[in-house]
Amino acid sequence: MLSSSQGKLVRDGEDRKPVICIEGNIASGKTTCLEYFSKTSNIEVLTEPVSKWRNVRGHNPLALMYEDPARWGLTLQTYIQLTVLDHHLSKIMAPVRMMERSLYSAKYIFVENLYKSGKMPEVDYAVLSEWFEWIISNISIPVDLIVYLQTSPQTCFDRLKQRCREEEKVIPLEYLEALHHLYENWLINNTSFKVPAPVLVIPADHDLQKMLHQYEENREKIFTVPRAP
Ligand SMILES: Nc1ncnc2c1ncn2[C@@H]1O[C@H](COP(=O)(O)OP(=O)(O)O)[C@@H](O)[C@H]1O
Ligand SMILES: Nc1ccn([C@H]2C[C@H](O)[C@@H](COP(=O)(O)O)O2)c(=O)n1
Repeated sequence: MLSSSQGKLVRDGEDRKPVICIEGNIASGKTTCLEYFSKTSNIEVLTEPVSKWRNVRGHNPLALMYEDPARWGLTLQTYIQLTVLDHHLSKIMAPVRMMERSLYSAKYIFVENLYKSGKMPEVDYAVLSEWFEWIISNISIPVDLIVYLQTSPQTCFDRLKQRCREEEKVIPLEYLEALHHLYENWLINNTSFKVPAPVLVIPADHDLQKMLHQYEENREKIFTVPRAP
């Protein structure tokens, strides 16, 4: 249930708890990172609902989008916007929530990339943008910290091949490069869109053992994040 506070809809219920979003390119290691922290007590982890994006009432909008982005980009991104909004608004069951990506990166990275690369018609981009603007103007979507797993596109390309998700076999390196530049301009160079929370950058090209070590080193910084007002 939503109620109104200071002109915005907010989720009813318990006190605001810290929300940490893990951001990064496709196959940068977000799920692996969340899996690691999920073993910590008092933390709730929400991974992206990719299984929903691969099966909505028997349809696979993720596969359709990769097959024909101009036709299906709007369909996929509309559904992603809905499912991610649902995550943001769901009741937080532990003292801290960590979640994979956010409503913000869905728009600022993926929708933007489809449009800028000429694969999304202007009218589809306009409709998604209107939806996004309405949501962030009218609903409180609190994020207290963004953890950015910073990788090279080549690392993601190698990991993507290793993960071997059927729909993603068609992804070329150039696609990951375009997403990388959008992420860097948003979270590092601050030259594109407003960043909704402080950013902690973790270099993420390293092997798994070194990554787990870095997660431990950053644990304190991550979990003592002050709540945004
Ligand atoms: N540091 C790492 N070194 C090598 N492979 C990794 C590392 N982190 C994750 N992987 C592997 O790379 C693939 C993508 O990782 P994943 O966590 O699913 O990425 P994301 O959730 O960001 O898409 C998986 O096969 C995973 O096992
Ligand atoms: N707004 C989004 C979010 C994700 N995707 C795609 C990219 C991947 O193929 C897949 C899952 O991403 P991952 O968690 O592996 O980084 O969903 C998209 O197209 N739009």
